[in-house]
Amino acid sequence: MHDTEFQPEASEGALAFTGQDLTKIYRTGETEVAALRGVDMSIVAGEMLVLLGPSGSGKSTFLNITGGLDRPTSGKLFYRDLELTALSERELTRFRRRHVGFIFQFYNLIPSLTAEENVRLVTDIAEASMSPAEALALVGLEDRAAHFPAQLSGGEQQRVAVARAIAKQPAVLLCDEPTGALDSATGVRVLEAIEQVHRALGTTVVIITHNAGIAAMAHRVFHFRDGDIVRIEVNQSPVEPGGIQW
Ligand SMILES: Nc1ncnc2c1ncn2[C@@H]1O[C@H](COP(=O)(O)OP(=O)(O)OP(=O)(O)O)[C@@H](O)[C@H]1O
Repeated sequence: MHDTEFQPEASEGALAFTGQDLTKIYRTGETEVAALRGVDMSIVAGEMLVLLGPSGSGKSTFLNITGGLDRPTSGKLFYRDLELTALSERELTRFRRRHVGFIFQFYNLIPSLTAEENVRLVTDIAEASMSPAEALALVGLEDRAAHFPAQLSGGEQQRVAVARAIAKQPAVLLCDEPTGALDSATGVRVLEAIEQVHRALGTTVVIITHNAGIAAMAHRVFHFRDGDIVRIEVNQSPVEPGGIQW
């Protein structure tokens, strides 16, 4: 890996996100926590980006702000040429619904709905969505559509969550510890599903992980420490999820 800028050939370095001097201060009573301390960054459209760093270094805060779930305390954030930090709540919600899919450590599926129905919750309200069957096929679960979450393994449930996140064909997929609750073999299947979506749809993917091995599948790695990106690694030859040293 080298510390140079990643330039994917297809997009000629078109930027999905640009952030300038982003700060986030959480205030709880008298206490202030500076979760982000002046982050400058850009995320290239179509790249696979991994965020590494110690607990509390600001990764989730960064991801949530990037996806419009939260706002920085100061600084500017753009999605392409749309300034997210200038949007109203309503406009920010619209941005998020239209462009961003989220995956979290715990799958957050609705237990009383089948896999297909869980995905349909999204496809029924999204504009440019694929069918639930197509989304489940993309993550290799076409034969589990009628199963309820309790009838699926943890990895399969997470793949349903991936199908649900990508069914609306978002340009951006943000994943916070997507394999945190899974063993290595199952985690690899989930990463393969994410990689498959990345390749099939050209989705910009950002993955937070505590597993440094997962960084091998990224084009770039942002290393976080104390609320800032302290190092950017560029990986000229990302590996397939199956080749990750867990
Ligand atoms: N809602 C909140 N209110 C107050 N402080 C918060 C809140 N969310 C996060 N923090 C604090 O901000 C800092 C950064 O948290 P963040 O969750 O972004 O780190 P992280 O790198 O994702 O950590 P982890 O790897 O443990 O998930 C931490 O000190 C955390 O305690």
